[in-house]
Amino acid sequence: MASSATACTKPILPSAFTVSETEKSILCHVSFTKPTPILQKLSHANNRQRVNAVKTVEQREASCGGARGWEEAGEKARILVSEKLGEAGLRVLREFGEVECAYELTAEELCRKISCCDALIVRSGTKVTREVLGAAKGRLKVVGRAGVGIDNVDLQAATELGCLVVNAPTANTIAAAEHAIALLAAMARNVSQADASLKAGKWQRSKYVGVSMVGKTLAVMGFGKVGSEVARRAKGLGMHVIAHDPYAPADRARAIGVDLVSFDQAISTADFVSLHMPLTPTTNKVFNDNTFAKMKKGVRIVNVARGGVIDEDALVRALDSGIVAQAALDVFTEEPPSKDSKLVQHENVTVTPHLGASTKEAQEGVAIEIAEAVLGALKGELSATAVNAPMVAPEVLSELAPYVVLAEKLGRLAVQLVSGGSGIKSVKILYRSARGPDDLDTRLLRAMVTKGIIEPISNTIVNLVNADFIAKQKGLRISEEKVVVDSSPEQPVDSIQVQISGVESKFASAVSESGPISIEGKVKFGEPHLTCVGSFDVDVSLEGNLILCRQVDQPGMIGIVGNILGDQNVNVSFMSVGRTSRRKKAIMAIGVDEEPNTDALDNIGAVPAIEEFVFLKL
Ligand SMILES: NC(=O)C1=CN([C@@H]2O[C@H](COP(=O)(O)OP(=O)(O)OC[C@H]3O[C@@H](n4cnc5c(N)ncnc54)[C@H](O)[C@@H]3O)[C@@H](O)[C@H]2O)C=CC1
Ligand SMILES: O=C(O)C(=O)COP(=O)(O)O
Repeated sequence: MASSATACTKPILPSAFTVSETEKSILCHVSFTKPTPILQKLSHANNRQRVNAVKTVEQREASCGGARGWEEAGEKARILVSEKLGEAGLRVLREFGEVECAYELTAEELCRKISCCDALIVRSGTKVTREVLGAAKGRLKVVGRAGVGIDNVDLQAATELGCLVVNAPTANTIAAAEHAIALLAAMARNVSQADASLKAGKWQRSKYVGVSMVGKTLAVMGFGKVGSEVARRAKGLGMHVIAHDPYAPADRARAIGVDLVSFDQAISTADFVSLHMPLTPTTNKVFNDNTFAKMKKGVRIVNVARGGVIDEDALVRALDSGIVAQAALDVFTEEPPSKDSKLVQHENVTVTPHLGASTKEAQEGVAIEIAEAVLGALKGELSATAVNAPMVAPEVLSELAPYVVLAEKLGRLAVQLVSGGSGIKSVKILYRSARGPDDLDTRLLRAMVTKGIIEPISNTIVNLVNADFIAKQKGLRISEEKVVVDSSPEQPVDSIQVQISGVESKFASAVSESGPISIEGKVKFGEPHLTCVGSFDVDVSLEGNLILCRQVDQPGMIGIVGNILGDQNVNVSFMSVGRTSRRKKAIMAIGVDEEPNTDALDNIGAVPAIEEFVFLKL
């Protein structure tokens, strides 16, 4: 067996094997990875370096950046709140972390501050762009949107960078619905125009004759939380309510006495149209010259959703031509809109400065909702309001916790069995379980296998948020198969097998008869165990480091290897032998607490009966 040295600061490969750059990266990386709680691994960037204590804010900002975090630095989590947040939420945050409220930051200021922050809390006024997320350089773990609409956060960039985005989707629903109704009524009765006129000393009763709402048709566009509350209230005002929402269940609409109709039907029959859909690429400027042309002449429009769903120039044209009699707008494409905006200045337009969520009650509720979501994320919990990560029910999460550890360790082991230089393209994860495929949520497990495979061979931080994206980006096809087996239904999973195909292994025995590198593990007594390597059954607890040897099955092998390790003061934590048949080939799996030095590994390699071996870090 040939010998070589690694360029790692810690020697960790047996001298028997040549070391590729990939392998060096695996081993250097692995040796610096600090164990973190399971769930923190899921949602946190892995911070690998310690940061020195710094004194002033300026010094700290200058020294921040890189994937450094509060846990590694022994500091409190740093939470930047960039827009006004209710006091109750701030109190919750302050109990946990160091909170900085800095409002009206420029993009540059935000980019500078963000590199020192573990969490950022925004409302609708802060643009969380790719630049901002990138400037965090891996430290930012969570963006909390204190409200519903997340169109001001670049979700794609956040996902790519493994940054969790959470929102507060429920606390401002009623406030927004009430504001829509307020605008509807104010518009119908010219309240704001009449108010301004009277304050200007005029008494114009005939000019401000309004229209009644009772008996009129209201089209609610977007029948979600706010839309359905608006519908409920409008029904109370005696309006006939119809709604358009391609994704809303008809029975929910029926329960409120609302007919779900097509887009065209909604806009062509309505006297009033109230917008409650999110701003997405599909809804962007969905109200434009074409759609206004289909509306009933004299229609009245309320927008408490997002300015961007309306082509504002087209709305001005529709107002001028009389197609739209009046509009009441809380939201604008650009906020604040320019002072000379024709739309804002239009005499038939009533405006408010994005006040939909601005009631005391809603703001306190939103602040608490987002504070709890952000703290949960910082603590490594999966959030029920995650926008860019799968939501996993707490009971599923606790049940899967030991399997999550197993999945990552199997991924980490499997990748170390691949010969350096051969790119990994195809990974298959096979779950054996007593439960039917639909009863087993494997998203977490897949993410952890992905993390285990990718992190050791790249600088990319992988977590539940970005696992699928990163795998795709690296050209890694991860397929899954769930096989129902006769095992305890109490256990969500009986075993997990990770197969890597189309690559060579540096430990030939790890290649199964069917071709791929294959290792399998189980959870036993709550701990992850390796139970199969290639075609060999083993049974070792997955902790510390592992030496796998293939040898001729003969007496004394355990003693020989044990003595070599003992001579170098390396403690063997467990040992297991699996064999194909008696006195033929056997695999010895040896768990070691310490890292054997090169001499120890050389000596193992020199034992004549040992045909191949590999040292693996878990
Ligand atoms: N002005 C303000 O202060 C506030 C504004 N909002 C805005 O209101 C929007 C709705 O909020 P929620 O009701 O809480 O959200 P939601 O997610 O409960 O409801 C949105 C509904 O829009 C539907 N939708 C999606 N695409 C659609 C399309 N192309 N056409 C019709 N419907 C479509 C969805 O299926 C969903 O039912 C938010 O996205 C936010 O932008 C929300 C709160 C306060
Ligand atoms: O929750 C939403 O979507 C809102 O539009 C509320 O925005 P705000 O938090 O008041 O800036």
